[in-house]
Amino acid sequence: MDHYDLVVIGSGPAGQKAAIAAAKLGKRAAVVERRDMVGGVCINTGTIPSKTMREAVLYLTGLNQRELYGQSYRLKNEITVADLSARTMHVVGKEIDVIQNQLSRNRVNLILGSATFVSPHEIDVEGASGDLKKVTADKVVIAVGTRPARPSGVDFDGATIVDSDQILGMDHVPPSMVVVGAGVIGIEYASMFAALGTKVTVIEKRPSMLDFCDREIIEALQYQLRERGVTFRFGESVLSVERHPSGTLTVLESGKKIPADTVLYSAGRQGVTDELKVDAAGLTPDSRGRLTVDADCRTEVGHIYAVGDVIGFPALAATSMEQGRRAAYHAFGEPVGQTRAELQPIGIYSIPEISYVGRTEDELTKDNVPFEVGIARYRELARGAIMGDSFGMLKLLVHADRRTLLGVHAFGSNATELVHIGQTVMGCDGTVDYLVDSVFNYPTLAEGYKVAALDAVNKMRAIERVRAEGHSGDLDLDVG
Ligand SMILES: Cc1cc2nc3c(=O)[nH]c(=O)nc-3n(C[C@H](O)[C@H](O)[C@H](O)COP(=O)(O)OP(=O)(O)OC[C@H]3O[C@@H](n4cnc5c(N)ncnc54)[C@H](O)[C@@H]3O)c2cc1C
Ligand SMILES: NC(=O)c1ccc[n+]([C@@H]2O[C@H](COP(=O)([O-])OP(=O)(O)OC[C@H]3O[C@@H](n4cnc5c(N)ncnc54)[C@H](O)[C@@H]3O)[C@@H](O)[C@H]2O)c1
Repeated sequence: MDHYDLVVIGSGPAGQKAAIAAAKLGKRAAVVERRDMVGGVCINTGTIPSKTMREAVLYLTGLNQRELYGQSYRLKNEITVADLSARTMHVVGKEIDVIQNQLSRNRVNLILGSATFVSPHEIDVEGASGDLKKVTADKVVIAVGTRPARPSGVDFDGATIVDSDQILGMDHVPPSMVVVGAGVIGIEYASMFAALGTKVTVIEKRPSMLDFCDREIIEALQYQLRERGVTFRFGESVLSVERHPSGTLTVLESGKKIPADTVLYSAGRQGVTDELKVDAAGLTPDSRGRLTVDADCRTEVGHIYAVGDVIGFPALAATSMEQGRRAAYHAFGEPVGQTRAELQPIGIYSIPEISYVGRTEDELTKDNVPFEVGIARYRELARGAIMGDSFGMLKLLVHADRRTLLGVHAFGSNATELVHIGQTVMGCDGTVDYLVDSVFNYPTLAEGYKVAALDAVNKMRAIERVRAEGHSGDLDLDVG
């Protein structure tokens, strides 16, 4: 039986960073992974393949060049699954290699097999051929992630009715597709398939989509997707999905039936704690397989931590990595700085992409926080014209009295990169005046920060002027 300072279960972003952080502190660490490949959902079926496919779609369809070269511009007319998967496999292979190398050069032991708890400090690892290895550890980090939620009434076959783990294995680009669930996964794939020319219908039981984002930006995204032939059915729930020889029929509770070649079911994910026998460690997952942790990612069993998607919101690769690092530092008494949850950025790789940090207009209004809005439209930025992006925008929400940034919302090319300038200014409690007085490279999209800041400041000055004129008017009246 091997003994470790730390055993991490799961080699996704959360597990990798926990193990490497422990190794950097001089601890003996191991990662248990049940797949034959490291990297988790992030590298193998989720983030990296979907983001690489998106790049391939944008490149091959020539979508982002059409403003410049005409609406018929395409790099390739018949785009096949092979065209898309070639790039995906290349990037996934490279990323797996990077992770394996990082683990081995940090002397993290990779144990392939499925982990189950025997007791709070003891773990069995069953290899693919049934061989059993026993390990013990002073500290344990659970980073087992999630799998797509699969309702019992839907017969997933991996070809015509698929979840987000299966979609990359489809053998053709379907002419039509129903996407169930307008969450981040549903909207990202709806964007990609619509760009490929698939006729997409999105079904969402809520009255709107992505309602945590800025409303104006979601309206702009919906407009762009409708322009590409996407139909939205909000406030509709799926009753069943039927598979027929000539295609699928998605039956809604309202009685509507929607025919399509393929159905993508992307209606949430479920923690994979069931096979881990967490009860043997003294833990109880919730109904969606998730574990509860404190601010240091510690479960109710003191030496066991849980990180990444298995602890629920926000369930991002970005946050998972940070939780892994923090858990390992906490486990071995290493000081770790404060996280500022309000500075957590969100990036949605729809086409066009969305990103934001901080608060939305609706949230600020609800809380009676006085704010001003400054907007820069890409069509008025030289870089926007050069890139052929006329619809993008950058929106700053500025505190009306303190002049600090309360939120940054970006839509269009490079939005997910651009947001980090605003995040940094917010992190340093910078004001809109800092942006007004800064000089940005020209021509860049970053220049949008200055344009939007000037817009906000001009509006604030207009209010001041009305106020000042109002006062002098009052004075006149008094004197008279
Ligand atoms: C389609 C899609 C797109 C996404 N896009 C983005 C994005 O653009 N940006 C972003 O930040 N996030 C994105 N995400 C979310 C991101 O992928 C996850 O937040 C991240 O992968 C979670 O990391 P994790 O380490 O918690 O778990 P995972 O990546 O799920 O890894 C868990 C690992 O644990 C292993 N495991 C499970 N049980 C056991 C066991 N009993 N024994 C041994 N090993 C076990 C699994 O095999 C797996 O390898 C996306 C997700 C999906 C599905
Ligand atoms: N860019 C990114 O950061 C990124 C990309 C993809 C995924 N992710 C992560 O993956 C996680 C899972 O994403 P998701 O989109 O699967 O889940 P989700 O829970 O965010 O969205 C699922 C949507 O499906 C709807 N829905 C559920 N059942 C339905 C039904 N029967 N009929 C119609 N609609 C139904 C829900 O109302 C919800 O809006 C998210 O938490 C997200 O953080 C992140």
